[in-house]
Amino acid sequence: MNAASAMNAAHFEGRGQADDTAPVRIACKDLNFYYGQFHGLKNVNLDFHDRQVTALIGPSGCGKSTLLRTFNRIYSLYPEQRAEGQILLDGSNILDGNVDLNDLRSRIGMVFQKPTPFPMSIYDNVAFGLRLYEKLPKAELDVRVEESLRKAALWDEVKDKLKQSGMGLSGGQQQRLCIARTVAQRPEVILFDEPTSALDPISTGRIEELIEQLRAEFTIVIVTHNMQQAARISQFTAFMYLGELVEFGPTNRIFMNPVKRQTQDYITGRFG
Ligand SMILES: Nc1ncnc2c1ncn2[C@@H]1O[C@H](COP(=O)(O)OP(=O)(O)OP(=O)(O)O)[C@@H](O)[C@H]1O
Repeated sequence: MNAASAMNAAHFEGRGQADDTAPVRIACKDLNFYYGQFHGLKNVNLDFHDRQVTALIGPSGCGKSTLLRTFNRIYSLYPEQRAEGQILLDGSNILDGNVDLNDLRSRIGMVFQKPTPFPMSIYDNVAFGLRLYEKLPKAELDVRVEESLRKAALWDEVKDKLKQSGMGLSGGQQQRLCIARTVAQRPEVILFDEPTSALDPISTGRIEELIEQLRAEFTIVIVTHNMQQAARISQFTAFMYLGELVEFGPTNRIFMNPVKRQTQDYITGRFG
C-alpha cells in the first residue's frame, strides 16, 4: 500500500463495510433526465442497497442533485423537466403517471443543503407532516415527536423548549430538526443534498455520526462535494461526470482502487 492509499485507508476505519447482498431498495434503469432540451442524466443504471449509505460524488454540474431529485419527483413541479426510463422503489416504477406524490414523498424523505425549519415551534415542526397525513391522537403524536427528535440526536437539547421557535436554534440544530421532521414520516429512504455544506466542523461531525446511526433503519443517499465526507460515511460511492454514471462500487474500492481514469483524476484532485 502506498502513502496515498494508507491515508485513504485511514478514512475507512470505524465505518461498516459495503453489503452488496443487502436488498436493492431503489433501482435506476436506463434513467434519462431532461431540462427542456438539455440532457441532464444519460442512461443511468444504478442500484441503492437497503440500510447502506450511498454517496453521489463528482464535479460541479455533473448531475448529482438532478439524480437525487428524480427519486422524490420534485421536478414534477416544472413542466419542462422530464425523466425517462425507470426508477424502481421496492420493484414499482415511481415514474409512472399514477404514482401518488404525497405517498412517494413520505416514503422518500429529503434533507436540503440549507436547514429549512418552518416558522413554528420545534414541536410543530416535527408534528407538521404527522398532523397532515396521520391524524394521530395527541398522546401518540407526543410519542412520535419525541421518538423522531431522539433519532435525530436533538431530544436532549430541546426537550425543555419544545414550544419555542425552530428558527431560534443554531444552524446545526436546525438541520437536525429538519432530519427529525423527515424521520417522523417513517420513510424508507432519506435523501441528503449536501446536508453539511452550510455547517461548522463540529455540527458537521454530529450530522455525520447521525447519518451512521440512521443507517440502521433507513436507506440513505447523500450528495456531497466533500470527498473525505463521502469516504467517512458511505458504504457505496457513485462517481458521476457530465450526466453519466462513470463508476460505482464499495466506497473503499472506489477511493483506493478506482478503475476509470476520470474517477482517479477526480479523487486525486486533478480536476473538478
Ligand atoms: N433548472 C435547470 N434548468 C436547466 N438546467 C439545469 C437546471 N438545473 C440544473 N441544470 C443543469 O443540469 C446539470 C446538472 O446540474 P446538477 O445541479 O444536478 O449538478 P450537480 O452535480 O448537483 O452540481 P453541484 O455540485 O454544483 O450542485 C448542470 O449542467 C446544470 O446547469
